[in-house]
Amino acid sequence: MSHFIAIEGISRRFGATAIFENLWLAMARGEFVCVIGHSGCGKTTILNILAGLDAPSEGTVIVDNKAIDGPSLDRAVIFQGHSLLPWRTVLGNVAYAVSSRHRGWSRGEVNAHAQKFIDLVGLTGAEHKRPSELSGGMKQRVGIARALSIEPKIMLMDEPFSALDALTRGTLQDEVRRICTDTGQTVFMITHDVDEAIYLADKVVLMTNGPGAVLAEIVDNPLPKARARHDFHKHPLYYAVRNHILDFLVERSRTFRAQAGASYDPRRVPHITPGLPEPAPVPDAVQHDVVHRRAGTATNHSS
Ligand SMILES: Nc1ncnc2c1ncn2[C@@H]1O[C@H](COP(=O)(O)OP(=O)(O)OP(=O)(O)O)[C@@H](O)[C@H]1O
Repeated sequence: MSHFIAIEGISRRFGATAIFENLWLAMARGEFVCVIGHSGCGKTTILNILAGLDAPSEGTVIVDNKAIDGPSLDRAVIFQGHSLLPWRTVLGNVAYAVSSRHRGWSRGEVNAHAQKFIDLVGLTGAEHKRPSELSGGMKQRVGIARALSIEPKIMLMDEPFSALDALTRGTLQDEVRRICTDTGQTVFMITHDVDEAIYLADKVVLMTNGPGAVLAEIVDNPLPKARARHDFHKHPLYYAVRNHILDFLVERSRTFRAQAGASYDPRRVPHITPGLPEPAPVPDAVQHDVVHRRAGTATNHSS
């Protein structure tokens, strides 16, 4: 089965130090994946490789059946800082991105398209303001509108909400979730916020500590796709998922490699659904494919 995004055996070394090694990860089109791991394990480096801004020391990344060999408008990046052009208005910033995507469009066509995405992120009325006149949350909305306006195949987000106050963060999470769900956007997002990951992600990828970081587990989020901020924490499996991720961050991100030992296969990272009851006994023939874990059930898949 071919995947929309296939990270195939990538490593990244700086000098003699391997930040991470032999990472394999597959993502389906329309999937929202969050990556969690301690500072320095290489999350931003992976995102930069997906963006085409950095290259792996080994391995390759395939997107839509094509190996990444540099930046592309098919992959939009939203950083923590908004990096807007300060001399341009909101409309000017978004229109600049639109015109780089659609070089043949008239100014009217470009502005109409840009306006659609300004409206989508709730900035109607602020089109003619410059970045210095905007709050942090509004600037981040412009960054999101700009990224969405080029209609990328993938959105890459590096802690996009971490610099915002809690209220603005919640509102923007809601909007990004709504937009990505409605448009079937494929998203790869880095976060340090466990609740944010559980609220937004279909899958949460857990990375061990660097250097020499690896992908330890993929947590399949058991919460329904149609979840709401006000009650997602009341889902019966919410605490199992949350505790599993926290337990990983506190303890297992450090010890995982030594404990997993030779049984760790980077090409078959275990999928975990914390809190699900133990499965029925598995016939011997497929027993090797199933791993039982304390916090739930882990099944080895290649995706
Ligand atoms: N250009 C570079 N030259 C040397 N070392 C680098 C370079 N870029 C990143 N590193 C190192 O690689 C490691 C991983 O960095 P990276 O920013 O990818 O981690 P991260 O998991 O995103 O961290 P954080 O959560 O703090 O953002 C760090 O130790 C960093 O110092």
